[in-house]
Amino acid sequence: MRQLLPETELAPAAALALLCGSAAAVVVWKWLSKRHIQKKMEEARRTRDEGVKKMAKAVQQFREQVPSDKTDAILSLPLLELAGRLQEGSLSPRTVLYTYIQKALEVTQQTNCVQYFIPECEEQLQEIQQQREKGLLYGIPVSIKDHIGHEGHLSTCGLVKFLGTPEQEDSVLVKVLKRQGAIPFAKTNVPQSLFNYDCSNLIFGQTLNPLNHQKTPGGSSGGEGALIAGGGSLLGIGSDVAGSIRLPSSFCGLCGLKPTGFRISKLGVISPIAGMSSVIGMLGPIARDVDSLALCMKALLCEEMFRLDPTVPPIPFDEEVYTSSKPLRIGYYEEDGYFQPSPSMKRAVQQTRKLLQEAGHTIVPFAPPKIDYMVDELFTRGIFSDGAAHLVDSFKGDIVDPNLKSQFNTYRLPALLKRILAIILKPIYPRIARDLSALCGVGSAKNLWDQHVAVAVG
Ligand SMILES: CCCCCCCC/C=C\CCCCCCCC(=O)NCCS(=O)(=O)O
Repeated sequence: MRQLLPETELAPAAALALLCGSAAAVVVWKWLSKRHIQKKMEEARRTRDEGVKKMAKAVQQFREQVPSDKTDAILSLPLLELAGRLQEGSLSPRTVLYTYIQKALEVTQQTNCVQYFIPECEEQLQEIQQQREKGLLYGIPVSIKDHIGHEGHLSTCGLVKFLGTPEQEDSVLVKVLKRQGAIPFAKTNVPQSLFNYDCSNLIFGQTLNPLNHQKTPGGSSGGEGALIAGGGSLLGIGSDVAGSIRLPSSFCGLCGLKPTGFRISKLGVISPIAGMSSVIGMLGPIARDVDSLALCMKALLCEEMFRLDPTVPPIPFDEEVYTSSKPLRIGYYEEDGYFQPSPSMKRAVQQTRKLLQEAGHTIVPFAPPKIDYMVDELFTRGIFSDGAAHLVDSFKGDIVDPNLKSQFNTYRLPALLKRILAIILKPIYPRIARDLSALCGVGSAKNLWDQHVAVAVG
């Protein structure tokens, strides 16, 4: 053996120097990459701040031309009334737009809910004057969640990897909104990766709940929740695979709808888990009342959407069902047997049940079937069917937000370790054990197909 080794032996001092040198190189390399990431983040924030200043200036110029004492009256109009006033011409789209931008500037200063304002909204104002017919959302300012593509703007998911390349084209959703006369004017903040129920990322920071700054607005459509609840927008588009429209709506006292899967086109919308198809995420509206959600759905489910994305089933909004006063048979539950509702949630369900009964509907209590299996095996294992590999990959070249750290560290544990921990924790923390097992994913393409069948047939 000795004969095989090189003749010159490394002196201990030289070995130590080599070791220290390597360690120092690693430290410097890490520091440099962190600095590089921080520079990208700073640049994104600088662009955001410049945009905010430009918008504030545009509002100021508008106010110099059109001083108004009607601001509060406009801001307090429900969407349907505002839409009516715009249609009949008693309010101008420009006045409404600048009134909302002014309020949005104020709300984002307090809650940090807007990532970018969209200066092209001025062009859209001109555009809607040229449209032959006034669309259903004629002149309505609409805010959109960060990852919904708008030409010339970044879609980031709060991740550094998506900084740098602005969208080349509007997403189908934005095209349809514009076709219906809406004016997208702001992109709103999200948690890093969209996989969190808070609303913070290291690029744009933490969004606060306008109703109580000590609280989160929820996530992942938290910027939408905060902006709308603060009064800076009256219609926003969020997205939801596991509560991301429903939670911010609930935390901010708003109404939100996660439509059925595939109902709205997601072309031009980015996601760190784009190939995941076991649980279907959807875009959907957030607003102050249910009628606003219905108007938005009516506007989106139109020929233009079906033409631009033929994978969307061409089924328009069913006005007859929505406006019918025929008694319905409605199922409900107060507890699903898995997640514990807060007392206020239970109370809201009870009050709704009572109101529906008084309106003549038949109310039937039911228990969601096989709930543990549904949540652990179909939902959690479905979302993480790749063992969280894509999600973890999307953090490459990034710094993990402290709010997400424990979650992220769990995702990236090797599958074997997750399995061993699941076995150890099972007797004391059975739920965490089942989560850890689900986070291992499905293991093979064969199992993935089986899981898709299980999702389809229950
Ligand atoms: C000690 C830490 C234990 C961590 C256990 C982790 C268990 C994880 C189980 C479930 C977490 C699921 C979180 C999913 C959040 C998704 C929110 C959402 O709906 N995002 C929208 C994504 S969309 O693509 O835009 O629809």
